Amino acid sequence: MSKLIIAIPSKGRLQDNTHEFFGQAGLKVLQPGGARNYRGAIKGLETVEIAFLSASEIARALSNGEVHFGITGLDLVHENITDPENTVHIVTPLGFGPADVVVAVPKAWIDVETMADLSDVASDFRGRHGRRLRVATKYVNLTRAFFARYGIADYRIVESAGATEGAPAAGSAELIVDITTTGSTLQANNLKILSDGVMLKSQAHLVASLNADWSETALSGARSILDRVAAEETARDVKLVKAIVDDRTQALRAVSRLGAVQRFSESDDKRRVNVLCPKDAIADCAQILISEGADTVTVEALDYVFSKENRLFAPLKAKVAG
Ligand SMILES: Nc1ncnc2c1ncn2[C@@H]1O[C@H](COP(=O)(O)OP(=O)(O)OP(=O)(O)O)[C@@H](O)[C@H]1O
Ligand SMILES: O=P(O)(O)OC[C@H]1O[C@H](OP(=O)(O)OP(=O)(O)O)[C@H](O)[C@@H]1O
Ligand SMILES: [Mg+2]
Repeated sequence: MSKLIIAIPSKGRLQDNTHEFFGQAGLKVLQPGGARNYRGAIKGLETVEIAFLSASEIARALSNGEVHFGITGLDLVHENITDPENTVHIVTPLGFGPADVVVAVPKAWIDVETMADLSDVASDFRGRHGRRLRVATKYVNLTRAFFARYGIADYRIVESAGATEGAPAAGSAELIVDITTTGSTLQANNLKILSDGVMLKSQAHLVASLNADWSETALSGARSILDRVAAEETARDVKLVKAIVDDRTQALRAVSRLGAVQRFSESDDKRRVNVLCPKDAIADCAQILISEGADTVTVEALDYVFSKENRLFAPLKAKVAG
């Protein structure tokens, strides 16, 4: 029996949100040996094993198929996985860890606002200084691909593991490529983002490896996890709207235009409406039901909406079940 292995961040800014994400899906991550133990479990799911790794190690583990699922940033997926299209399957974005990978130059470069300007500077720089422009970054692969797209070849990458934004002031590079969320680190270092210099908009994703060993056990573990995740995601987007109307068929037709759907087995009462309605359309839905004869319309938040068809599992299964 080969278990489903899920890699989750053991440190850094994605760690807390990841635990919260599992918690919302009704899954409790157990780390039996305490924070120093790199293997864990999920309460009640015997066929699932947790691997605690750093966010960038997770991207690598997905790439070489050591884990089935991983939670990591899209920036790391694209930086650390050579052919993401054929190596991983993006299951779903998770709504946390937002950050942009950007090209930033010193604010003092007043004539440089775009990648085209940067391209000019790069050519001039070489002529003038007899050496190439230096770009400090840990996103070596993303930078090469992005610069190539703009036809920029006159530069050299200086690999930087941390404090990348300090490189221009320190004199170890002329510009940088790094990740930013609030922009305060760029600001503090007197750097500005080029107007077309956003290389990638990242956030945390649940990612599946296409290189992992997808045994029957692993697939059924994946189904259990994704049932809960999908159920929770759906529940977040809809509310349960209840009312007694004059004519159910007519009322349902009216609210269906808002995307509201009857979800519960028709009761004998031909006047009872039970619809799942997108949360943005709740007020309109209530208004329609009142005009269809309801005295009162009640609206309930739901914890989970499970369904037979799992929109997260089906596409994964299609890719890995060979
Ligand atoms: N403001 C931010 N700065 C950096 N990363 C962010 C930010 N916001 C979200 N992230 C995401 O968090 C990921 C992990 O970054 P973090 O610095 O927390 O990891 P880490 O534990 O230092 O990992 P590693 O040791 O592998 O570098 C990033 O790759 C990115 O996807
Ligand atoms: O736009 P901001 O909100 O200012 O965030 C961006 C900064 O945060 C990250 O560094 P981190 O704190 O992870 O340190 P590290 O470089 O040691 O990983 C990133 O590398 C930037 O330096
Ligand atoms: Mg970091």
